[in-house]
Order: sequence, then C-alpha cells, then structure tokens
Amino acid sequence: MRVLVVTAVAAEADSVAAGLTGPGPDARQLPGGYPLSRHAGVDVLTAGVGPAAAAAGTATALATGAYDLVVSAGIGGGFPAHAPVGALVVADAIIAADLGAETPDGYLPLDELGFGRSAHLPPAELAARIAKTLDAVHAPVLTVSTVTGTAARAAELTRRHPRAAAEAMEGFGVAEAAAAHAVPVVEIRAISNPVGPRDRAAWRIGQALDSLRYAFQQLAPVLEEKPAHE
Ligand SMILES: O=C(O)c1cccc(C(=O)CC[C@H]2O[C@@H](n3cnc4c(=O)[nH]cnc43)[C@H](O)[C@@H]2O)c1
Repeated sequence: MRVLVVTAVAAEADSVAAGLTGPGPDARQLPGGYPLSRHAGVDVLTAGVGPAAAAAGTATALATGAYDLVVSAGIGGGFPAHAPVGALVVADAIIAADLGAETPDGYLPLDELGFGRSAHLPPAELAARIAKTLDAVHAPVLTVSTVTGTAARAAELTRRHPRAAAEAMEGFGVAEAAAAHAVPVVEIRAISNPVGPRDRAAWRIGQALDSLRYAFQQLAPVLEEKPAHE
C-alpha cells in the first residue's frame, strides 16, 4: 500500500515525517512546486492552506496514479464539548461546512442546492481502526474557508452539525481530489485551539504538532510498507 499524507504547511509535514520510522526522506517537488517527502510506503505533501490549495495539490500528486489511500492531516480547531486542545480527531465524515448559499430561511449546503456533494465518508472500518489505535475522538470534521472567530458562528456550526468535533480548512478539498481519482480518504486532526471567539494567545500549535507526530508514530506500522523478507 502507498499512502499520500496531505498537510497544509511545512511544520505539519515535518511533524508527520518525524513520526514515520522508515528510511527517508527523499525530498522532491511536484509540478506546481508542491514539496513532497518520500518515506517507506508513505509520501508527505505540503499543499497549502485552505480547501482550494489542498484540492489542487492533492490532485497533482494523485495524477501519478501511485496511491492507494490519502490522509488529510494537520492541526485543527476543536469543538470544546467533544475535543479539547491536544486531542486527536479522526473523521467519520468530512463535511464542507460553509460551501453553499445563505437564504432568508438559513444556510443551504451545496448538495441541497443540487450542485454536488457536501460530505465525503472515509472507509468506515479503516477510519474506526485508526481512531481506536490513536485513542482519538471519532466524529465529523468540518472544512471551512474561514476560521471560526466568534461564539455565534461556533454555535451556528454546532447547531448544523451537533456531532462535529473539529474544524479545519483542507479536508473537503483533499477528499474531492481523492474522490475524483477514486482513492479512499481519511482525515486526522490534532487540536490546537478551541473553536470559538478568536483568541490567538490560546492556540497551542506546538502541542498539536507534537500530537500529530505521536499519531504518525502510532500509525507508522499500519501505513509503512514492510520489505518482503520481514
Ligand atoms: O490568527 C488567526 O486568527 C488565524 C486565521 C486564519 C488562519 C490561521 C491559522 O494559522 C490556521 C490555519 C491552518 O490551521 C488549521 N486550523 C487550525 N485551527 C483551526 C481552526 O480553529 N479553524 C480552522 N482551521 C484551523 C487549518 O486547517 C489551516 O491549515 C490563524
């Protein structure tokens, strides 16, 4: 199995790579300038922040036809009722939470507008096994284009998606590219901040990056190729 891990920024890619145990990395750049580090069985891509960059980078990597699984991984905001700072969240659904239309009667997601889908479902058994391995919260992860910064917006997202444990900015973009290439996708988020009123001082990015490294340490035996003689 060859796995593509898609991160937004270099610090996330470094944490993922630090958790992998195999030899490497063999660093290269894909067309478009996307940095890719190759490890045993796992490639780690830095695609940029936001769903559009994530989709473009993921699609570029998947065009090689080399991958059996895509993992969207990085830091994220946690809905405090479900996922505190430092927790890991493995998505059981990857939901586009602000892709749609506002109407006088409220928000309409893309699928209800008839333009496509608003959610991707990771393979249930694999996602549940990853969540169990990581002792992670297993719940929907929202993809947003704007980081939530008010209590009102957090409450509105919770009203629409009561089970959601995290929000981040890339998962749905990665999943759209994966679906276009018929490759399964999972999403793993390490919680760096609560979803709610903007408080930059409360972000624990170092702690979340440590959690991300720990996650890939635990997952390395599952994800990395074993040489035939082992
Ligand atoms: O300082 C800010 O308020 C701010 C505004 C926009 C973006 C940022 C980032 O540094 C985070 C973007 C990056 O991290 C993921 N992330 C982490 N926490 C959240 C969150 O609460 N909501 C959405 N995304 C989050 C995201 O996936 C991006 O890759 C800071």
